[in-house]
Amino acid sequence: MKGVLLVNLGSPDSPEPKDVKPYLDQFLMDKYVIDVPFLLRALLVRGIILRKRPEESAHAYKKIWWEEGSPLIVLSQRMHKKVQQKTEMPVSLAMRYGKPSIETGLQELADKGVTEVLLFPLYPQYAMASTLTILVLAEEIRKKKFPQMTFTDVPAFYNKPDYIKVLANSIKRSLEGFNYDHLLFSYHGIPERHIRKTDVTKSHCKINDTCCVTQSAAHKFCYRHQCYETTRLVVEALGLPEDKYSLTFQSRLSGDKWLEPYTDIEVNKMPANGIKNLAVVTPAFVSDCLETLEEIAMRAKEDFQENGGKEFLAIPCLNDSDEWVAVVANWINEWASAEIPVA
Ligand SMILES: C=CC1=C(C)c2cc3[nH]c(cc4nc(cc5[nH]c(cc1n2)c(C)c5CCC(=O)O)C(CCC(=O)O)=C4C)c(C)c3C=C
Ligand SMILES: [Fe+2]
Ligand SMILES: [Fe+2]
Repeated sequence: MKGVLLVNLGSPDSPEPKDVKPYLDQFLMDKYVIDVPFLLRALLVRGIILRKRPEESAHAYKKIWWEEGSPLIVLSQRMHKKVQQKTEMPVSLAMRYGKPSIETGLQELADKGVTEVLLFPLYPQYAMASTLTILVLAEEIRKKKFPQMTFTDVPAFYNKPDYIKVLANSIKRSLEGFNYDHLLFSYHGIPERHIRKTDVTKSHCKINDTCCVTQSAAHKFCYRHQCYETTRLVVEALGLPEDKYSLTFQSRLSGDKWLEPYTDIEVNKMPANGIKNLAVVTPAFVSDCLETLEEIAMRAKEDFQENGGKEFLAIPCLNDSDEWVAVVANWINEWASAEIPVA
């Protein structure tokens, strides 16, 4: 029997430092996130980052936490429930870090007799720190605990026409009645090194003005190219002029060189460059989370206004909107009936 495992990033159990610390430990000790040898990673994460960050992150989580729990988890659960209503197959929800784990999700499916699993990372753009780490961990668990199962992976959907249509429609609806000067596409950042590591050609990704817009086999796994493409396609769908939008990368951790330009730095400069009313969309996330609700809707807004900006609109993610749920359910049902991968 066929079934589906939707997988998102995950959140701590609560916004208290005692729960944020183990969550950050699991997250940052992932070799696909902080991709240095184990001893160096342990020194960096456990010796340096985890000394102060759990307190700071807990403070940020407290600002966005809902009565029902973490927004990312609650919104993923709502979306999961609606998707389940639109398909006959069992659909489970899991998180890469925290709960419910991927193992729990696979066990749920196994208990219902599922042997063919559609593994669905809930990330529009491919990155080793998001998509790949899910696929690798799921495969490890499958081999150890569920050898009878087979997996089909849902590839990054950054350019799929139905996804672009839903995203463009949702932006359009949010912008109604908002007299904006500029629309900023802010994507979660990653270290530049990750782009080079996932370059299958080992020579294409120069991280310059041309590589991501020059045809290459590298693009199947190039996060930067995929962010550019999502933006280009949405801009085309909305008919936005060149001077009305830009693309930046947010949420960097100190240390490495991360993808540029940086959201916070660009947002701070905008009011001086005549942008008084700003809308921000965050298409690397399908569910609102700490990075959209605190970093963008609170901190970026505050910084923008302190630097002379006026109106600031944080556009919600697709979350559990009916249009988005219909697209996800449709991809799942196509896979169920077609006998071929959805790629
Ligand atoms: C688009 C998907 C994501 C990628 C790629 C990604 C890379 C990445 N993230 C960190 C470090 C942190 N990210 C944190 C939160 C966070 N990250 C994503 C998504 C991607 N991360 C989401 C959806 C969230 C929000 C989770 C939530 O509970 O709402 C955090 C935790 C919060 C904090 O302390 O800031 C960290 C840390 C790295 C290092 C990285 C790539 C190398
Ligand atoms: Fe992150
Ligand atoms: Fe590239």
